[in-house]
Amino acid sequence: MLPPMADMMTKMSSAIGGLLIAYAMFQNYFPYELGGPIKRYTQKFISFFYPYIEITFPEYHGDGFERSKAYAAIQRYLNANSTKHAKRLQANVVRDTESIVLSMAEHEEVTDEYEGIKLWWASSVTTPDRQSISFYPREDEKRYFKLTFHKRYRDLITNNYLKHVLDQGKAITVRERRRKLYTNHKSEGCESMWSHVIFEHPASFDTLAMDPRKKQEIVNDLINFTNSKDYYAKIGKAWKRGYLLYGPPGTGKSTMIAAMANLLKYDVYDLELTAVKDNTELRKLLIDTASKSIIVIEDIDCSLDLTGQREKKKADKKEGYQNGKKKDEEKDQIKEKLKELEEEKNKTSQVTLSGLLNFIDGLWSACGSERLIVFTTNYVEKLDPALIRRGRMDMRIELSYCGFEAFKFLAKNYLDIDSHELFATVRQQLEETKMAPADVAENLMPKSGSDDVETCLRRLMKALEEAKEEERRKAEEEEKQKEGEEEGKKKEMENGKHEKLENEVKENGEANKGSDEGENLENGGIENGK
Ligand SMILES: Nc1ncnc2c1ncn2[C@@H]1O[C@H](COP(=O)(O)OP(=O)(O)OP(=O)(O)O)[C@@H](O)[C@H]1O
Ligand SMILES: [Mg+2]
Repeated sequence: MLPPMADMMTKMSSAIGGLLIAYAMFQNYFPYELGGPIKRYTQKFISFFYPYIEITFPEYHGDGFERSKAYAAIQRYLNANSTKHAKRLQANVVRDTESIVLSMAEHEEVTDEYEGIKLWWASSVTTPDRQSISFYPREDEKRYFKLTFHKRYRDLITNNYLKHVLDQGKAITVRERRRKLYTNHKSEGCESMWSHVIFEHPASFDTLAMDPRKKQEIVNDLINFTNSKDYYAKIGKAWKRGYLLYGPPGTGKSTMIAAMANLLKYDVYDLELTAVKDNTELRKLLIDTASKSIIVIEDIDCSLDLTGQREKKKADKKEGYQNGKKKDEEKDQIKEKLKELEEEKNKTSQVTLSGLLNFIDGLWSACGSERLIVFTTNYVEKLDPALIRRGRMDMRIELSYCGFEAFKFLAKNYLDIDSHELFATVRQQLEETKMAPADVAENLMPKSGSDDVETCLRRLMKALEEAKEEERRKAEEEEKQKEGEEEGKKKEMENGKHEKLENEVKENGEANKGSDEGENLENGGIENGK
């Protein structure tokens, strides 16, 4: 497979060198030590006429522990590009899957072409000469790839071709890698706090029902982010981006995260804040995440009482600034504080808002790169403004109830229809009733083989009708409750007024009495003093 000339020269070189050494040693003309220099000089002599350059890429670095990234990238590149031409292949089963990947067998050679230039790749392995007994017979073997090309292309190959191979290899690795869904658990000892399963969510932006313009905007934003490594470096910002997804339950927040991960081929770290002991543990978890990943904190409003903690502190501060507090009020405050501390102690998670803010954009957040941080919530108004300010959450995306556009999208997806005579009624119903896309999708899905398009649409219409009825009933109940509350307030106010009046009368009476007594005392005092 090697160029005939190169092949011949290589063989000649080893043959001549080998012969000379063997002859010399056999004849005992030269001492054994001269074998090495002879070999070296023969190689020099041959290389003078040899027009090819060889570069080797060993599998492990010098210390033998760290696998070379270049070797791995070349392997991917060659598997994808050159194995079609190789005659001897090696089959490997990929971990976590049943799929088989073919790669070049040992001592196999393949050719590659770059800008019209022919190159030769060979996969080789050297086994040590020494006889040793090892439990792991293959551990001493050293694998490497050897690239051979004509020396006149030296610059082009070393400057451009090798970069091309490494880039392609890395891109294939990212494309083919099995992505992972991580979740954190309570730490025990020094083991990693993340455990993972293979991430196999089928969601994509193509199947996500939402306003097409808004969807395109999000997709563009994500793609722009992945291509902005240099830009982030230029402006001196860590290469990460925050998204806040908010909206009622079942509107596609979690689905959108899965679609984001599938679009960018990122891993997902689903961070369960309530399982994180404290801020230090939160930082450890952050350091333990890889690049090209999405860190997700779902239902941020429920995860921790982050908002409450801050609100309470603010209220305490405000109270603290006010002077002239009555003693028993202070006592109440102390009692409350003690209760709070007790509650805090009992709480499993001690993560604070400032800890979380540091997690998002503190100094530590810059270790690792190309990361998205996504928060989801059903109640955006409950969140502390500090948590969602621009810069922390760069993009806020509202996912809301199903509109007609989203319905049409779901109908196409679930029933494969673009229009139907019942669409007009559905449109009107959707305008009058709030229904999450999850419920619309559930109703559109055929429940049995006999369900045709009309059955599914009518089921949705019935569900919408029921939802409308439910909404009306709830509104009525709320109205009644409101009326009841207002009535109660009115009564309370009247009672309060009454009580106040009574108190005032009482206080006035006592004051009058007091002032009479005071006057008497004063008079008496003057008298005594006299
Ligand atoms: N916009 C949408 N487009 C397509 N399918 C959707 C959409 N919204 C919801 N669904 C479907 O509804 C189901 C529930 O959606 P999802 O879990 O994403 O909702 P969510 O907003 O995360 O809800 P929650 O606030 O309760 O976590 C999903 O299985 C998905 O198939
Ligand atoms: Mg969700």
